[in-house]
Amino acid sequence: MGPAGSGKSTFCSVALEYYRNAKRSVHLMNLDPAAEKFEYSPSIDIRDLITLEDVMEELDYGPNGGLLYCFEFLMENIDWLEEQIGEYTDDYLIIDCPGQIELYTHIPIMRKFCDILKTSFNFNIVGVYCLESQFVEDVTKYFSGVMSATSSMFNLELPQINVMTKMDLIPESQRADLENETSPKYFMLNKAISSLINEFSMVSFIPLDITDEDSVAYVLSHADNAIQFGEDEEPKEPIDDMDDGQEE
Ligand SMILES: Nc1nc2c(ncn2[C@@H]2O[C@H](COP(=O)(O)OP(=O)(O)OP(=O)(O)O)[C@@H](O)[C@H]2O)c(=O)[nH]1
Repeated sequence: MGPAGSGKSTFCSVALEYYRNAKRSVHLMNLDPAAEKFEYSPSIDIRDLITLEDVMEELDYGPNGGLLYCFEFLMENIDWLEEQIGEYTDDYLIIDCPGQIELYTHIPIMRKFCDILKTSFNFNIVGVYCLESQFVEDVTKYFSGVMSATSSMFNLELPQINVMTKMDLIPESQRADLENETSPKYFMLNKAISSLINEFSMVSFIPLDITDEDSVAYVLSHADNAIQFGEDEEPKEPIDDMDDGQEE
């Protein structure tokens, strides 16, 4: 789940490839009646039952009303769903959902769909909510993204993982900001530093909120792990040939 363009389909293809490589029996299901193309063709596709384009054309609906119509149509054609899913009830299904977040946050339709998966097919479900990392840079967007993820958790009552997508773009967008602040003679250096951070994951941060005991404990548990890891290592020999006699 997640807003339009947040990286849902990309995440689904990456997850599909990962599970396939791990020799899991896994299938992709497309639940977006307006989807255009996929890196992997889905094993189950709502577009085989109904497409948004047809609904908009034949019933003269707009995109949001049309999408709701498609989902109501799906609910009225549960036998189609049963037939499609029937083959895969012992497998993993990755379900790529539409980008209209009201389906998860306001309208009970996705909840109904999940209930059917649970009760009729005995699936265990986990929700993955994708939020673009660019949202972090704009506090109003960040708040609205977090509120949507939260209301989807409340509404669907599923175990939910919230994923911040497109993290690789953060250094690039920061570089663009940096270039507004620095003279052009530093542009090459900015680029080199941002690709160093990006490509080698040189540095990562653990979030700390000192007003939250759990957060403090979490940071300290990382510190403990690091100490223990250090203790397990053999003591390092001093590297003599690095010593060229100069004072550091
Ligand atoms: N750089 C980068 N681009 C990404 C990443 N994930 C997705 N994208 C790009 O972001 C765009 C949107 O990604 P999609 O996976 O189609 O997003 P979506 O949420 O499925 O979009 P809708 O189906 O329109 O709701 C595409 O151009 C992707 O290539 C990522 O981790 N890094």
